[in-house]
Amino acid sequence: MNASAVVVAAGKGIRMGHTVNKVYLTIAGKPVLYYSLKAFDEIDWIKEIVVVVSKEEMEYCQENVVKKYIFKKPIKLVEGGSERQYSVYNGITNTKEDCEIIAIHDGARPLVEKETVIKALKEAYLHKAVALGVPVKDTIKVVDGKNFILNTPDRKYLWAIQTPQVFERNLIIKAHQKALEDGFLGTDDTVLVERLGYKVKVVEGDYRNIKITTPEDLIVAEAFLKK
Ligand SMILES: Nc1ccn([C@@H]2O[C@H](COP(=O)(O)OP(=O)(O)OP(=O)(O)O)[C@@H](O)[C@H]2O)c(=O)n1
Ligand SMILES: C[C@](O)(CO)[C@H](O)COP(=O)(O)O
Repeated sequence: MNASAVVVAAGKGIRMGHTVNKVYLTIAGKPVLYYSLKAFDEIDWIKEIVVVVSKEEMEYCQENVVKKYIFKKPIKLVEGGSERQYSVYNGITNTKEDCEIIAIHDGARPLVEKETVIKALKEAYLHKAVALGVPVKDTIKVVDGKNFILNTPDRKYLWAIQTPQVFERNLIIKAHQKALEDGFLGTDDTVLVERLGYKVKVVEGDYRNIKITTPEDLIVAEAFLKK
């Protein structure tokens, strides 16, 4: 398999409330982004890693992540956009044209494991579009604008979606271009493929693959890493 990884790290980390972008905060002495790249770096099928960073942080990332740690794969830094979706688009269009499969991952998900990524890559080869996810543990309610419950979806059909999300290269580029044309902004990449009428397979991931979003997530991530 000839695959590329696109890791998006160009956010602002506003919910973290820190002056430094959360992907450069450290867990057990190393930046969050280092861990998010590591699983991909260890997989033979992945031939390159494209990291999407903000223009202002390009040099910082190069010095403090790419050069500082040893990666086996070529790492290319490209500029991000004002929304995650635009950052992803810049990443996927900067992958090598001969790659068949692209794995898109949040730089803010440092606990993803190599075996889980391999499982997603294999499924993407079969189904063209997959997302990692885990069954939700809570009961989910749909509420109105005043917080009154409208309905309670059956939990057995509800999954919390994570990254990586893995796609055939041509399909995900087409899906992003269509979303751009339509002015559609989604909160993940599979929704753009769903809009094209394709079936997306959810592959069971791991509850530990959390997204570092608010300060307590760093404590949880460090505890998982120490295990
Ligand atoms: N314009 C953006 C926004 C987000 N991301 C990346 O997308 C991932 C998931 O986004 P999120 O957790 O929302 O990160 P931030 O946008 O940084 O966080 P916040 O919404 O709290 O500002 C992160 O790795 C983030 O760096 C990105 O590359 N470009
Ligand atoms: C793509 C994603 O990680 C799926 O869970 C998530 O939607 C991105 O996070 P955001 O907070 O919506 O940017």
